[in-house]
Amino acid sequence: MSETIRALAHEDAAAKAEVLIESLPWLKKFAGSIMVIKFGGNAMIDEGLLTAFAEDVVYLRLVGIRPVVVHGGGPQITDMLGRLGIESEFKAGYRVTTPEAMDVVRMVLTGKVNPELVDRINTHGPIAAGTTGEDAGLFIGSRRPPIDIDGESVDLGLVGDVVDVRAEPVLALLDAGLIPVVAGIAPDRDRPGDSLNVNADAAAAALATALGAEKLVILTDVAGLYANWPDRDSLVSSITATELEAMLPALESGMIPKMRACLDAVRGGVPKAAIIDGREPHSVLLEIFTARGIGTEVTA
Ligand SMILES: Nc1ncnc2c1ncn2[C@@H]1O[C@H](COP(=O)(O)OP(=O)(O)O)[C@@H](O)[C@H]1O
Ligand SMILES: CC(=O)N[C@@H](CCC(=O)OP(=O)(O)O)C(=O)O
Repeated sequence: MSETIRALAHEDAAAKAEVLIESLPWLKKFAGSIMVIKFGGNAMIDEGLLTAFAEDVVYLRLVGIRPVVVHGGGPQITDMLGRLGIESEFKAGYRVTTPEAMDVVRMVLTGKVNPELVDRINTHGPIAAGTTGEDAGLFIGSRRPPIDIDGESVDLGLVGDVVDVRAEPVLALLDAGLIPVVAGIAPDRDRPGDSLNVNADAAAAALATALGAEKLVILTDVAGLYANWPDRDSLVSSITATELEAMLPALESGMIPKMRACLDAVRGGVPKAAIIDGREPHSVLLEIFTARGIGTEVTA
């Protein structure tokens, strides 16, 4: 080996060691703590991102953190509804959910998206277990009353909010050393036998709060929250709950449930919530194990 090659190899090894050692304070800080990670349906469409996400949660679990995955599946639901000739309509970031659409939401989330994510994680060993808000009474849902959009009352149909969480089933999976993978569907407390479509960001926030999670991490398809959307120079790296609350009424579409979820989690006692770019492979590891973090961080 020439001197130059040897010097380069040495530099490369030193840089790798530096990356590894940068994670040490976070490994100490987060050992044993619960992190709720929301994985959106958009990121699942890309094979490479799905594989990288599975690697990240397995990594977290193997270094002693207790990850809980809550997944969405909006694009997959829209695709299946389209194949059945049913059009999708969103209002204020929520799907207007008819009883017919609800059947499809449940079928796609629990019958397709959830097992696919579980399978992907389990390529690393038998460590992921799929569940839904309907299993073992995990969630109790309540139908969302009509919302006000520009002075007009809009009924979202079978869209629900999680009003209570029985965390025991997820804690039991964690105690068994497993990674719970949760689909956000909730039984309707007022109509036994009916299920409600819960936005996955909101489901993740409710679960993070009930579990006393150390962090809620929400992956999305932008770099984070932009103060003046779509001005790309207005990315917010850190925001307090009070500042976010003031900003919420001006937000648009998909960012509404996401930022509402962060606010609810932080107000519910979760120390930090982060919105990160799920288009970047291994964004979860970068967020948790680097000093800078990435995306937008919401603090109390
Ligand atoms: N202020 C904002 N900052 C960032 N993104 C915003 C903002 N307002 C609206 N958006 C839109 O919200 C989208 C994210 O919401 P959504 O598509 O529902 O995400 P996901 O599929 O990850 O749940 C972004 O791709 C962007 O188009
Ligand atoms: C009420 C509501 O809008 N529910 C969402 C649930 C899935 C979801 O949240 O998926 P993403 O995270 O991939 O957007 C929906 O029906 O699309």
